[in-house]
Amino acid sequence: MTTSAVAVSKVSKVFNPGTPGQVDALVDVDLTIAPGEFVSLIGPSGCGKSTLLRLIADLLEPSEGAITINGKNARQARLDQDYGMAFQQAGLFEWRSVEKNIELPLELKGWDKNQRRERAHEMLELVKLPEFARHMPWQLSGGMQQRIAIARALAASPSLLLMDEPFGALDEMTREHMQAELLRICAETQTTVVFVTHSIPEAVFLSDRVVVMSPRPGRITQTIDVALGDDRDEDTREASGFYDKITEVREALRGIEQPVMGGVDDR
Ligand SMILES: Nc1ncnc2c1ncn2[C@@H]1O[C@H](COP(=O)(O)OP(=O)(O)OP(=O)(O)O)[C@@H](O)[C@H]1O
Repeated sequence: MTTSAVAVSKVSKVFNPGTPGQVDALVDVDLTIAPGEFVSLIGPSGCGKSTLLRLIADLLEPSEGAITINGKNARQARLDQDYGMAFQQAGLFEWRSVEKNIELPLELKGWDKNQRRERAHEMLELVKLPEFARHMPWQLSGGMQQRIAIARALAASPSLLLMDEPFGALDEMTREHMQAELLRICAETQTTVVFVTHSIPEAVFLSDRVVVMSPRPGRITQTIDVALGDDRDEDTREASGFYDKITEVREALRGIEQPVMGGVDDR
């Protein structure tokens, strides 16, 4: 039997337990992700998407339940740097050149200088920005910075990539381009991805499975298999199968109580 890439078992998360500020952020969440699978988490603001991602990354501890990454507990997986992370803000270090940003996780792993440089250049080829190695982050557009952040997240060849709205700050055209790039990179590297988004079309375009969550308390209400095929391209966005899946996800989200501020959009 193949070990799952991520196994979340009966996980609950309560913030500030026993105080007036108690928040039942997640209740009884079960989620198993196979190696190489691309899974998106979608749901209204406050339903616990980021909390679930942070629990998987061992940035938070579950109140109940257990999480394993490649069969290890989440703490060990973090120590072993089994995953890379990318967020809405690219989060590059302004005082480090592009190549030095990409080298950072390799430095932490103790790679020597030549190996690091060689790997950084391979990653720059992968994200199609080889000529920008010596540039500083502020000399790059938002989309280019985001590609560098993905290159950095993937530099140490983690088998798992955790992404929290990584394209949320990008314009629509750049965003669609980045989605296609991410799919290409993940296919080439066989990376498993857990991806948080507010966008239904983004979730449908990228994912093998879309996990729909509801707030108060946060739980998984439905999981939708997408399977648009490995040959997805820009034409896929105009195919009827794409619209059918968007409708399916939208209907799964319908009936979930929407907070006044924020929520899921159709972008
Ligand atoms: N450190 C914390 N302390 C207290 N409450 C928290 C903390 N982090 C998150 N929460 C609460 O937990 C709930 C889930 O938050 P979370 O950020 O996971 O939601 P989300 O689905 O990612 O939301 P959004 O889509 O708006 O980013 C919210 O009610 C939030 O206020």
